[in-house]
Amino acid sequence: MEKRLNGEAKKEEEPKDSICGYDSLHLLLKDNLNPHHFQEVSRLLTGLNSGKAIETIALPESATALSVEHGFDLQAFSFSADKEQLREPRVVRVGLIQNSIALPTTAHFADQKKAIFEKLKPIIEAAGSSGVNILCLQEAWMMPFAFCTREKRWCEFAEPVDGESTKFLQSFALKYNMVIISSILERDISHGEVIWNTSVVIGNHGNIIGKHRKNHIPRVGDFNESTYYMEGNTGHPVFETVYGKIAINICYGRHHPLNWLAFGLNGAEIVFNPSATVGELSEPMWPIEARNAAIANSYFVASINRVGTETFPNAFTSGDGKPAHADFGHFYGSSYVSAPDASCTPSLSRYRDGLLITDMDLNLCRQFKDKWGFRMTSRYELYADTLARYVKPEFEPQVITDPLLHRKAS
Ligand SMILES: NC(=O)NCCC(=O)O
Repeated sequence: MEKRLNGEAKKEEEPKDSICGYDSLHLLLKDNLNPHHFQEVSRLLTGLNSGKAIETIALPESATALSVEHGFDLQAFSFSADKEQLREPRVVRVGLIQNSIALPTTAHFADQKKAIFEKLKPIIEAAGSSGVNILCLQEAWMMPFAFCTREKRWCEFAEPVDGESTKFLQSFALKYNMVIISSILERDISHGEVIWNTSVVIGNHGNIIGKHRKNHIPRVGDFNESTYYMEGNTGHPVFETVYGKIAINICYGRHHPLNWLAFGLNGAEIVFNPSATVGELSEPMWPIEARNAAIANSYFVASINRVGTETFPNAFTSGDGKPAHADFGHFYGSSYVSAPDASCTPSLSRYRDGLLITDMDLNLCRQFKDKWGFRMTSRYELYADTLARYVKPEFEPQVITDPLLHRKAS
């Protein structure tokens, strides 16, 4: 199932943002370390689940055939939990899809959207035929990530919650008895056509369970998203589905520990992080933040990032004095899943579309709450008090100054 680019052979044509021609860090290490060193490095890098390396799982032939025919990365893993006496295992199969756009950004908008739908069909089919229970797509999967441009014409991609992207996915939800999380640019028709960055949660009966709107909007690099939509007004909802309690922390929200915390306080067992982010800006953060959130909140985190480089018709600047440019940089994919026990899956490809399938026993969440007691030892009342004071204009930081601070050394 693993696919790799051959490091040596690809050297000459290495992409700008490459890791030496390898599809992922995992494959680079696997190819260049002896098996024992690789095992030890993996133990430290990706942790152990129930005392052993995370296991791969076999998928139906129909799914692997689709991945070969359509050239998408397909990987599958399983997290286990200890056997309990009073509860049965609660194993949920989660699928994450990362994809590049399908047509140049200069194509007619309707064609661009339709081409993404067509491109995703076989990947969703592979997920469905593999028995995926909950499927999550990347942030704003139904459009190019045009927010770098500040041009308002891209607002045309926005849709109501029950618009064409939701309708497209509802049929798969029904066909495969799947919950689907679909992150779109939303146009709120009943509130004056206001635009939001929204995840729609489609139930396994094809129904719309609800929506969540992105809480934190980036103002960094070329991520000029505040030009397009407002800070979300839906709080931190947890959606209780037939497969477990799920929540969505959209992209830049992953830099905000309190955002992760609030989903945990509301009882989430899996938090999805549909994202769109580029290498130069955030790649060193990517393997850390979601994993930390999974550990700190005793839940699973499923991280999805888009793939590829999207070039726009008109150049834009980054407000940093450097030359204008027409692309955002490389969206590095690398979708992965983190568990409450600090283990994680290897990442999908940095370059190709992909489907990551992960079985997770949700009993692991409570087992780690019982083991580490992070909720019990959290002292929330201390922080509630600090925060309540901090948000007041008259707040003064609690600083104790050394009375000898300004005395010269003798
Ligand atoms: N889409 C989005 O919020 N991107 C911001 C960049 C980042 O958080 O890495």
